[in-house]
Amino acid sequence: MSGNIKDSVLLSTFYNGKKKLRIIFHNGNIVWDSEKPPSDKYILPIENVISVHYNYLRNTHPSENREIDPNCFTIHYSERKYSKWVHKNLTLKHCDPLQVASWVKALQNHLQSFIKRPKHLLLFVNPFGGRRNALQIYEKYGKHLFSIAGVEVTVNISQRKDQIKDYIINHNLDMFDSIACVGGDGTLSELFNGLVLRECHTKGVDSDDINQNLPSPKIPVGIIPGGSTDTIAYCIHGTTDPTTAVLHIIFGDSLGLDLVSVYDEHKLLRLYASVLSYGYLGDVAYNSDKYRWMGPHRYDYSGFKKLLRNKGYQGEIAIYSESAEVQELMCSENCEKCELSKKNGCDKVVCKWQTISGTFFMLSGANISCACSRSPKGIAPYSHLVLIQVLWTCHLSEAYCAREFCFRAVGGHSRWNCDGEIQHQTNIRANNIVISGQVTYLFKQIKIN
Ligand SMILES: Nc1ncnc2c1ncn2[C@@H]1O[C@H](COP(=O)(O)OP(=O)(O)OP(=O)(O)O)[C@@H](O)[C@H]1O
Repeated sequence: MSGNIKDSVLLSTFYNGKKKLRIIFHNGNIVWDSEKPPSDKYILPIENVISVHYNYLRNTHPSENREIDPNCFTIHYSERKYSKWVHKNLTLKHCDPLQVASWVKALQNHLQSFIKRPKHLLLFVNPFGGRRNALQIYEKYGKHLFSIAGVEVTVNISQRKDQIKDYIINHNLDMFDSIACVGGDGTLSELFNGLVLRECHTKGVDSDDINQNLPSPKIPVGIIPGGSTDTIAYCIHGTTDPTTAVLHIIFGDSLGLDLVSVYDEHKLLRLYASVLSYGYLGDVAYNSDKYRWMGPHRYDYSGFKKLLRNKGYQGEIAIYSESAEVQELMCSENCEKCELSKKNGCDKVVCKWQTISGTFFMLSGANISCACSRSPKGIAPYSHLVLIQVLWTCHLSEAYCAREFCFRAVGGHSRWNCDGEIQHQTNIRANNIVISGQVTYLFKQIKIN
């Protein structure tokens, strides 16, 4: 049997329960329809197949070893339903074991050619974020699917804040081909901050030197939503459905994501992937932490309180931005703008510094649209995943396509909300660290449309 998907043709008739199905495998697609009308043709691209397994014979006694049924096998696959992906399976039976063997072998051979699919996954679980049910999310939506897909999962449940980051910096990760977490934006932030700092240690890069380019870790990262807002997962997957996230990890497709580094006068404070926000959102994040027992509703409660009390925040921002106005074009699958900037490179765009001072309701440097289920368009709907940009929203709701910005608070202070985490240093400098390409690779299959 050739390993080339295009060369293989298999054609057989199988029983699926009492139904007789004509099934053909050709040109990378498994196609089936029933012999008797109504014959609905189903086309399954091999890329959407999770795994192919022999079935087991039914044991007559629980102490007996499970025996393979040579006449029966199951194709596990995934199917897209709007923005979600679901797990499905098709069980096929044939009286000739040789027919079954040739199908199982051929399909398994093709699946082995998908070398980007993870085999050894290190999975961090944050039992503290969101509704505090991250472990249950993994057990309900992840464990079984990973086992069907043959992914060996090493689960690490975090015991304290920053433990995930410290673990990544200090432990040998050679035995893993991918890393993922079950949690919210703060958990993912620990993960990619750890990976970039680990890479700095390995390459001898001083992460506190703002003039140094921070290195990109190459290991792909996955996120299974288990937080409160799950903004990054929503922006990447188009949904916060955990099964969709698990399937994206299993299929191993990834996209690059820019990170922005935030410094004070002396050192690197943190990297962020979604948003850095001062003023209203900074205070909401800070204030809402007291109400964690409310789960995701803490943001509504705190947000309303802070809205009523907001008198504005004074400060001065210097922005290094593109002179052209922000185009009202949303990022989607095969986005034209992203494709163009990939082709032309971002360095060719002309930028200049400008300073704005005044009283602001909120200042947000958004790296992605920051869409979530509460706000499906997000605070920066025209952000692009492949374009280096930071959008500012200030008192006049102005937006800039920026590469870098500095902020200095004047008078009463707020704090920064950095991917949902509090940063108390008010005077900061943020710059997009990835001029040469995206810093981290996230498992994805679709982006929000
Ligand atoms: N075992 C733990 N105990 C306490 N805090 C933890 C633990 N593990 C991780 N953390 C911290 O928990 C915080 C909250 O996690 P996370 O951001 O994932 O959830 P969330 O705030 O509910 O979700 P979101 O950021 O999507 O709104 C983060 O600051 C993370 O560093």
